[in-house]
Amino acid sequence: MTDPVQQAAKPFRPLSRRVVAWALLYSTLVTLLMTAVLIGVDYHEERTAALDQLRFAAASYRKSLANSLWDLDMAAVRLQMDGLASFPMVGHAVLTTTIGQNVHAHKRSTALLLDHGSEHDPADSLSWREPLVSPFNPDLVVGHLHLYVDRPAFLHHIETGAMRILTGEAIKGLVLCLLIAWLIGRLVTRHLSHMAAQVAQLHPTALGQGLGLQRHERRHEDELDQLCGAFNQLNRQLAEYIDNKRTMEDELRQHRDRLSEMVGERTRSLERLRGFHGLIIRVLTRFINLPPGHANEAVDHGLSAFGDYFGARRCLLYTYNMEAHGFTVANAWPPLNDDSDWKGSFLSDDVLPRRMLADRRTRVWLCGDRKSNPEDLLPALLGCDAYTAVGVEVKGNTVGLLCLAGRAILQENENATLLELAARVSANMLDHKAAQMTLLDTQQALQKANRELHSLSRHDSLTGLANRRHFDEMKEVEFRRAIRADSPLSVLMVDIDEFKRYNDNYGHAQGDRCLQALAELLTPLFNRAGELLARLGGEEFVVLLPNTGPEQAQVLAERIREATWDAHIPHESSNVADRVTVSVGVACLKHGLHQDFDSLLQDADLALYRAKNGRNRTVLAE
Ligand SMILES: Nc1nc2c(ncn2[C@@H]2O[C@H](COP(=O)(O)OP(=O)(O)OP(=O)(O)O)[C@@H](O)[C@H]2O)c(=O)[nH]1
Repeated sequence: MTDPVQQAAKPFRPLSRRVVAWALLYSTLVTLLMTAVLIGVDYHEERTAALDQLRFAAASYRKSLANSLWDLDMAAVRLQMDGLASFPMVGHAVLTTTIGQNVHAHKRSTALLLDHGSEHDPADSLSWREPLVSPFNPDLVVGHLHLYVDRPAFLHHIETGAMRILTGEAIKGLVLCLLIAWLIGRLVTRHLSHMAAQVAQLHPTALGQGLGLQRHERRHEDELDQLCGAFNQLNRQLAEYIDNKRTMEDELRQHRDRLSEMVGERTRSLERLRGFHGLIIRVLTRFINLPPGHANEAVDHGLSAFGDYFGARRCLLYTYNMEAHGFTVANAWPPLNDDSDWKGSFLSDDVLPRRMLADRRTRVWLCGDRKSNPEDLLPALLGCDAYTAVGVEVKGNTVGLLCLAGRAILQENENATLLELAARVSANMLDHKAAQMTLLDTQQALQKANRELHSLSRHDSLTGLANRRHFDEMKEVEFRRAIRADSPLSVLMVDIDEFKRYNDNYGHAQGDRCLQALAELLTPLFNRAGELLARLGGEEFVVLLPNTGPEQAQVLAERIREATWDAHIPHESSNVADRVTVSVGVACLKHGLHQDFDSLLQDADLALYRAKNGRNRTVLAE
């Protein structure tokens, strides 16, 4: 294909010139052909006319020449032959007699030809042969007359005719060419040039202007009108196409801009969401392996994170209090203190929409500010100009409120989604907190039970004194300590006198009460650190006295005996006295002698045994 740019670079040549050139060539060829044909026709006609003239001349002299020959009048023959030669178209006349004589006559122009050696051919097509017969016998031929056309004259005729034809055809062709050139210039190329100039001024950005031809109004359309119409139609379609394209490009640009904005918004939103997720993870991570008693601290931390994130002045987590018909602050950021400038620690149905309390299954979303709704009491209660509160739901029930004081976040905006997420996390935090509280309660109950169990396992259920197990634990401890520290250690063995008789006399239950009374009596006597009063079983008591030497031990043993005596617990069946009495055996650690506590206890037991001899006595082991 030819490059249009290269085409445009070619030199300009008007279309009319090419048409005229081709028309001229064609006209010349046609003229030549026509001339040749016409010359041929002319030649034939001229030849026929020339032969007619030869025949006419021969006919005119045939009889007289035959008579002259018959008479052998050669002078007359010659004269007549000259006459024949003077005929317009006769160039050469030859008379041939039967006896072999020839008489020639010719014009001067023909003579020139003959002088140059040209011989007439008897069979020449431009000749006429006429036999001459005797005047008396028509069957007797006396000679032949040959007439030849005057060739120069004949050719001159032909030439003249040819020139006339050629000139006429040439003029006709030329005039036709000029006419065609003029018509093409006027009817076609002028308009084409005009159209080309108009098209050259067209631009894709200004296609509205169509093509117009500077022609008179006509009844019929021609190819130029069709070309103009087709171009204008193409122009309109192109303009529409470009308009549509521009509109589509504008729409596309708007879509692209909108898309880019949306992508930007989405990216920012995702960034915010990611940041918020990080925050939630940090908040919830604190609840993993949370030490007991730190749940409130973790919830407070969560609220401070939410408050910071949403730019609130304070962030509160309320829980629904069914008995009080309102919401009570469970956690707050910053922490509540007595001199807080707000009173919103409890939100009752006076300040909250009634539907919240009536139907706690409705999604709760409260948002307001002092300016837009002066009748709203919450801003004043919360000590701020604006607030947002979102219901904290558990299984579709509103169990609490997450309240941002100082920020009014619309339900539709992006923060609202995050705030609802925060509300869900708050529900989770409350859940964790409740679980930990339950766990803490359970732990405390368990500890208490353990303590009780521990106490039970180490105390006598009847008297509340330390039991044998406890005594056994402590005796070893104190014994090792005394050995280590080389310090004194004493043991008192206390036994109620005649207790069998007491039981028998007052009954076993009263015996128990007697044991309890004695325990109460003795307990205040041994409240120094390390001292231990225990009931070993039955009516037998033992006292462990660390850092106590024999004298002090004896004093204490005597105090037991005296205190019992002074208590006046009646014992009518006793052989010792009218009251309950006790015997006490005292043993003190002898370093190097006692290898274990049991040997010391054994000494105390022996001393008691000795004290029983007489009873109501105290005896120190030897
Ligand atoms: N009520 C009551 N009696 C007990 C309890 N444990 C042991 N006894 C009684 O205490 C009595 C102890 O008697 P004995 O060891 O024979 O000694 P006693 O009668 O006190 O005589 P002496 O010790 O020799 O003065 C027995 O009758 C036991 O049944 C108890 O927990 N409650």
